[in-house]
Amino acid sequence: MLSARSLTVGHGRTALLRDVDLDLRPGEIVGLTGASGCGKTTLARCLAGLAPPLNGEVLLDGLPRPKRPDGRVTMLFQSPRRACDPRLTLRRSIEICATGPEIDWDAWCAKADLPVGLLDRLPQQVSDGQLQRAAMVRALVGEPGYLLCDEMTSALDPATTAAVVATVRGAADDGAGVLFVSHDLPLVRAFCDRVLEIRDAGVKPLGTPSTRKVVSS
Ligand SMILES: Nc1ncnc2c1ncn2[C@@H]1O[C@H](COP(=O)(O)OP(=O)(O)OP(=O)(O)O)[C@@H](O)[C@H]1O
Repeated sequence: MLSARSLTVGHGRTALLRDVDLDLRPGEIVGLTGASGCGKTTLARCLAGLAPPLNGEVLLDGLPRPKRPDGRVTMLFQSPRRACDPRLTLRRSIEICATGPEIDWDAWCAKADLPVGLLDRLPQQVSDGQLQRAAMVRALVGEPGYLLCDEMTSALDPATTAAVVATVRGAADDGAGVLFVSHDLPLVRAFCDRVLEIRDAGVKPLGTPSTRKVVSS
């Protein structure tokens, strides 16, 4: 379980969120929504180990998570171009993140709805949506325990969003805990097992979709 305990996050001396307690369990998808600028990305980055907390701690299976990011918690960003090395083909970018010796390219590409023929292109030779799907494969071949998705569908068309969301659901079904940050409330309500909202500098339950199991935060 990935947990925040009395976590305060922000920038410099400015706290955005205070005393956040949050549990992300294996196999569940938790939506996180809130007004622009309220601190969703800042919180996700802290949970991923990409930024230190101002106070409190992040625990991984009950133990303080390593100070440096490791493969157990992976973050996917709104813009995959920022996270991709422009000198590497999609195939190479994915290969260097894989945990196993062999990658079943056909299976992964089918899972992410990514044409196999694009694998030997550079990032600048594919569209944003195609690159986002490749970024997702790259994150998942590392078999992370937790996947933190930050607005990863906001620049995608409905069909690509559906493909991405299905792949994320597949990762959760395989046991990953997913934090899905998004402004798209209908999508988050339909897709997530529970939804949290940033309000009054804290993280609160937004409500639980009736078709999903009830899990407390
Ligand atoms: N590196 C930084 N240094 C100082 N302030 C920052 C930094 N990054 C973000 N901020 C500020 O922190 C606040 C929260 O930013 P953050 O990106 O976490 O919000 P968000 O909820 O993800 O917003 P959005 O929904 O618009 O993506 C904003 O006011 C932003 O300007």
